[in-house]
Amino acid sequence: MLNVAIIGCGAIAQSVMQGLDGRADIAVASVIVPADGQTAAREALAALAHPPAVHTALAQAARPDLLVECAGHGAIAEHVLPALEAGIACVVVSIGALSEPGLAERLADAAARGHTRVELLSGAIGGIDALAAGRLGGLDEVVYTGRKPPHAWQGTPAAERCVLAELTEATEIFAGSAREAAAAFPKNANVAATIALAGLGLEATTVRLIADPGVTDNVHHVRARGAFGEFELTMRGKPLASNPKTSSLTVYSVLRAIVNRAAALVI
Ligand SMILES: NC(=O)C1=CN([C@@H]2O[C@H](COP(=O)(O)OP(=O)(O)OC[C@H]3O[C@@H](n4cnc5c(N)ncnc54)[C@H](OP(=O)(O)O)[C@@H]3O)[C@@H](O)[C@H]2O)C=CC1
Ligand SMILES: O=C([O-])CC(=O)C(=O)O
Repeated sequence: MLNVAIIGCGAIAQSVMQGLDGRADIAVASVIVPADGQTAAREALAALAHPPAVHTALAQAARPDLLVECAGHGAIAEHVLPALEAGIACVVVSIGALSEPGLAERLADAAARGHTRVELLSGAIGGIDALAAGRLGGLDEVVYTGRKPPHAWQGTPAAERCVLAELTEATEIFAGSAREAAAAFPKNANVAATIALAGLGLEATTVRLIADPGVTDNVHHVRARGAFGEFELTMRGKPLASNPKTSSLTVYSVLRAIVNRAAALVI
């Protein structure tokens, strides 16, 4: 039985727990949320056949086989780094957090000291295997364009640049490096950071973000060129009803990582 703890109880975490509920080989024993989110989390989880315990931190004595971060940038320093130091394997979905200079190195150092490993999940984007393999031969250019409906950009700097609800045509709301994108759009540019970390790096990866009233899906487009050749990838991700910023594939990416951890043969 794989014993799992999950950080966060929002759109992704709740869908992941629904997907795992009742499995014989995997148990989600605890969920970690901010202190003022405990009551809401208990209510949200009450409908599960096996609701996990809700905590504000991993208990000293708790040793899950896997700690799964589905929370936000702040959760990495708060929960993931100490867990790695304590030897607990972690998977992370808030990849944009690694745009903070030095955080990737701190994660690697903590995992090395704990003799364990931290895995950055592919989340809403595909092709990360090809990009990371292509990097070994040398990449010349990687360009990422993220396109979402205007309402998915509410609460971001895009809302200061235009009246999102009144857009009638596709509007560029950001152009720059993956590092700048991930820092300015922590809930909308994890994919930009993922592509950058797998490929040309946070500075050299070119990012465009677009609010587009003509789409209903979260559309991710990647163009990569290097010694391996080139590829172009378009993903049209269905947003989660509970959070339009987040594509449902992110949930399946987390589920895959957990299920693979419990499986003898993985793909
Ligand atoms: N890699 C990828 O492709 C993608 C990554 N993401 C990222 O995944 C993360 C989760 O997304 P989603 O579920 O949609 O977001 P939600 O906002 O729906 O949920 C986030 C949850 O995490 C909790 N939380 C926030 N900070 C902390 C913390 N420091 N410790 C514990 N819990 C915390 C929140 O609690 P409360 O509500 O009480 O604050 C909430 O329960 C986000 O960082 C998002 O940007 C999303 C889409 C794609
Ligand atoms: O879920 C998505 O479509 C991607 C996303 O929000 C992100 O890159 O942060």
